[in-house]
Amino acid sequence: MKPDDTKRTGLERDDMRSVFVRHGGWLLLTTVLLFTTMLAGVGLLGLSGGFLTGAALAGALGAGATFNFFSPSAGIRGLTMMRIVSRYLEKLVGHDATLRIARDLRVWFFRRALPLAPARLGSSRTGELLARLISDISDVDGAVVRAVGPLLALVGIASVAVFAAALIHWPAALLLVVLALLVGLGVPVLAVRRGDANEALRARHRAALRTMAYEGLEGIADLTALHARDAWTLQVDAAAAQLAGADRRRRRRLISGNMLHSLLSGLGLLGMLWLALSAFEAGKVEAPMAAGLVFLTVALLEVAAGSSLAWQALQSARVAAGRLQQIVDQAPAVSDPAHPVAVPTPPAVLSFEKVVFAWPGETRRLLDGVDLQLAPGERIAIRGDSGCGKTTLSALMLRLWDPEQGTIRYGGTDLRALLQDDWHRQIAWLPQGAPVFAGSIADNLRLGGPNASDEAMWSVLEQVRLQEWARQQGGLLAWVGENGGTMSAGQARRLALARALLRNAPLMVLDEPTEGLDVDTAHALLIDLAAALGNRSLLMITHGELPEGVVQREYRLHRGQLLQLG
Ligand SMILES: Nc1ncnc2c1ncn2[C@@H]1O[C@H](COP(=O)(O)OP(=O)(O)OP(=O)(O)O)[C@@H](O)[C@H]1O
Repeated sequence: MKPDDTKRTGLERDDMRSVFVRHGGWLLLTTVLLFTTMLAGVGLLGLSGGFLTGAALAGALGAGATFNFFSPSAGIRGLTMMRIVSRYLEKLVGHDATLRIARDLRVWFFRRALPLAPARLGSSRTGELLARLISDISDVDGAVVRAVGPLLALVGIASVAVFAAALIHWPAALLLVVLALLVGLGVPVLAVRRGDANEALRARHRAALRTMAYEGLEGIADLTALHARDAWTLQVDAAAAQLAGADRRRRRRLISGNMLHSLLSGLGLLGMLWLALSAFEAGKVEAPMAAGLVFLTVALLEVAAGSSLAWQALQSARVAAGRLQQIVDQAPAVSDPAHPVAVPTPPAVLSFEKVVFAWPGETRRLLDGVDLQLAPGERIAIRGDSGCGKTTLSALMLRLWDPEQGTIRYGGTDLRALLQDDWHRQIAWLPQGAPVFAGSIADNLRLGGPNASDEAMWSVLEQVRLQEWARQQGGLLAWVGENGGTMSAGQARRLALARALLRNAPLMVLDEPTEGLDVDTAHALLIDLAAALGNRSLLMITHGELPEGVVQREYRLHRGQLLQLG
């Protein structure tokens, strides 16, 4: 099933748990292998202890000839092999399952988070999102293999050990129950108690450090020019120190838990020694069995030593899962209708009808009863003071947000009745600050037209007057660097415009298409653009002067109202 099918059919739940359920078989196998490895270890120590004691006693009593060496030594060899093989398989299967879960969790997070962009994700810093995508997911992906699996296996081992001890001497079984509860549950729970707050703090510090490092690298040129690099480095150091502090507190908890574990283990072992000796002296238990009880206790305590780490891993996973859930649980700013209708067949009229809009939490109405009609093939420009709401108007047209009042229609159909994906296919959008992606010229252009031929790409490059530059770079496969690092601002803008032009959509929304260009190039480009658009409609946001004939009408957005100019 493709990822999107899940959403469409609704047959499968699309939550974090479903990712683990999908790999349930492998996780179960890992837990069984963990259990087998532990069981082999405990059995090995118990059996060898009993065997050595029995052999020593047989020697001392001169009964060496009748002592059965063969069965226990075969058992020891068997258990040794079993432990080696199951540990190898456990690592193999466990790592494989963890990597698959990490992959699926990232895909799940992307799938759930992407519909929130840009409206909801816009308020999260990129570094913060990266921290969640990488660090939090790596805390969650091993939740079963590092935490739940070992703890379940430990419960299994403790049960088997208690059962075996009960067969030999029931008070010893009782002591094992108490010990298992103390070292497997009591101590680790005490160690992680009230650790949630530190885990949450640690995750926040980790995200802060990543954000600072990311933003520092992104803005290194500005920081250098402003002589602000040292100050920035100091801030990064402070963030790193805070993270190290939280890490230290986490380690200290673990060490305290381990110390308590060792103390209780010593006491428990002494108790078992006393119980076993008393039972032997009272003739209730034979010497090898008494020794077996002591070694069984040693083995169980050794296995339980990892429980604090497992509990801590569980705690980290829980906190990290909460952070991921926090992002994906946000309600999208706009959602698809339960019963969508088909997009009216273009060409059709786009109309704003008494549209009112204020940003959430703001009282100022940026759009206060906007009426606008854009007929097929019509080209209009919208002007206005900086911050008056021009880009906001285009965001509503793209249905990144819905109007508070009023309606936007296409061919008479309210945009809210359409599927967002269907509607976006009707629009080619050039936003302010459109990015140039790391890749070749062709890679960037194909984002606008995935199946575009080389000819089509050269043709749009010519329209935006980048043909010559592209040839000088070596053609469509020339690398443009991250964020268009090898291009001037004007060239980057034109490449983004070419990408929008390649998109064969009936509506074009261009926000400051000629930003960064000299007046002559900008005018020539706009004239070519108008000719190239054919029967496509254009809504252009601009501050600059437009040559005659580029648009048929111009508006000014002022105090929430659209006023026609000229
Ligand atoms: N996502 C957002 N959340 C809250 N407020 C926003 C958001 N985007 C824009 N604004 C606010 O809305 C107002 C209008 O912004 P908008 O980008 O629409 O202006 P504009 O007319 O396009 O400006 P410019 O010509 O400078 O690009 C500004 O005050 C801005 O702070």
